[in-house]
Amino acid sequence: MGAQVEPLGEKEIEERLAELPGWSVEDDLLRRSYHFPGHLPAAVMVMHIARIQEELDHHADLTLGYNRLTVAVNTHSIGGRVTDLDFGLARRIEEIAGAHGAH
Ligand SMILES: C[C@H](O)[C@H](O)[C@H]1CNC2=NC(N)=NC(=O)C2=N1
Repeated sequence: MGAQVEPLGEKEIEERLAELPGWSVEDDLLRRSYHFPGHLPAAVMVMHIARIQEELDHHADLTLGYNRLTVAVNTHSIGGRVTDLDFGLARRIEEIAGAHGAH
């Protein structure tokens, strides 16, 4: 059960974060907050992320506020560490963010 993935080391995490402005790793969670022009665009992006998550079989914690959405993810199957699965999801989310008015 679960993906055979390894936790990333500090240097590997730094290399990957350098390609993902706005994202950070803290307490073994890869995270970013997005801001939106209003509530509905933020909520629509939640649904779009949900579709991507089902496609990848990898799921973040999504916290929806009024005009803010926070994404936080690590890999449960190896005990909650940051892996390439998390960065893969983050890159996919970045690809769609602009189209939802997120910044
Ligand atoms: C059975 C299913 O593949 C696993 O439970 C998947 C689902 N989504 C997941 N999401 C995350 N973030 N970590 C996981 O280990 C994980 N495992």
